[in-house]
Amino acid sequence: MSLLELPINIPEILSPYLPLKDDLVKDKPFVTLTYAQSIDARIAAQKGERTVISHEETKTMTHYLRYHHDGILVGTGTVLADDPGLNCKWGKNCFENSPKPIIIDLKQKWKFTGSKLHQLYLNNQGKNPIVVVANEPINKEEHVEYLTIPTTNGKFDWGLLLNALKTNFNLNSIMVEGGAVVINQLLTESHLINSLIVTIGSTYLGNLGVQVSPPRKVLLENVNWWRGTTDAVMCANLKQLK
Ligand SMILES: NC(=O)C1=CN([C@@H]2O[C@H](COP(=O)(O)OP(=O)(O)OC[C@H]3O[C@@H](n4cnc5c(N)ncnc54)[C@H](O)[C@@H]3O)[C@@H](O)[C@H]2O)C=CC1
Ligand SMILES: Nc1nc(O)c(N)c(N[C@@H]2O[C@H](COP(=O)(O)O)[C@@H](O)[C@H]2O)n1
Repeated sequence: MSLLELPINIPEILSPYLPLKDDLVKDKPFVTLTYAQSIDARIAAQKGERTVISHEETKTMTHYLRYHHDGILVGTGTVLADDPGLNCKWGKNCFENSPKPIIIDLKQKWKFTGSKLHQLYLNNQGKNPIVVVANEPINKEEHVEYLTIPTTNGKFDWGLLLNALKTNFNLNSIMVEGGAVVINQLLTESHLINSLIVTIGSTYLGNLGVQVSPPRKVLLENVNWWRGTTDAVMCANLKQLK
């Protein structure tokens, strides 16, 4: 399905929150946290359920953001629930400008073969993924690039991962789309996050929904809002802890 036109004032609102050429010289990628939530801070109606929250015009904004980033990162929960495309359908040479999918799948639960990502890659409409794993896989899937990350008690260091994505794969900007486990962790790593762009849909999803709520208070600064037909978009920076 084709996208709606990008609302005319979106580029101007988003511009201070997008990666710049200067970021090329830093030792970590520019990282944008971005997702769509209901008024009650749910990103899905229940665990494992793909849920439409955004209006079509803010969906176009998501593809505009994809156009401006080198990589797009999601957790296993998201790929298993949504079977997402993660490609870019907005802009000139959009498929070539699609971000590189990065899947956090430490225990290798997800299969590229047969997925929507696979189909898009075979049709030259999206890139092949990097799968982040805890151990070198015994059976490697064709066209998948693996990044093995050291873990302690099943956890890894986000700074180390981002640095490896920049150094090993030349990804200078990464948008993180979800899901809740990934977002809740990264909201508390303010030193790693450059921008936060949240779409708020005019709906409640209820208390069975998958919630974005970090384990502690997170302060925002340089806040700006865009208002659309049914959604609002909040752009901000995370206040750095002293
Ligand atoms: N509305 C929106 O914008 C979005 C909604 N979603 C929704 O979110 C739901 C999925 O969210 P979640 O279940 O929270 O899954 P998730 O996508 O955050 O993945 C969580 C899993 O990723 C792995 N993982 C992530 N960080 C890790 C770490 N630091 N160490 C070890 N393993 C780690 C673990 O296996 C963990 O269980 C789906 O229903 C999906 O539809 C997902 C993305 C965006
Ligand atoms: N912007 C936005 N609005 C919603 O309502 C959503 N549910 C999501 N979900 C994210 O988009 C991914 C699906 O991408 P494709 O359209 O398949 O390329 C999904 O996995 C979530 O990351 N986003």
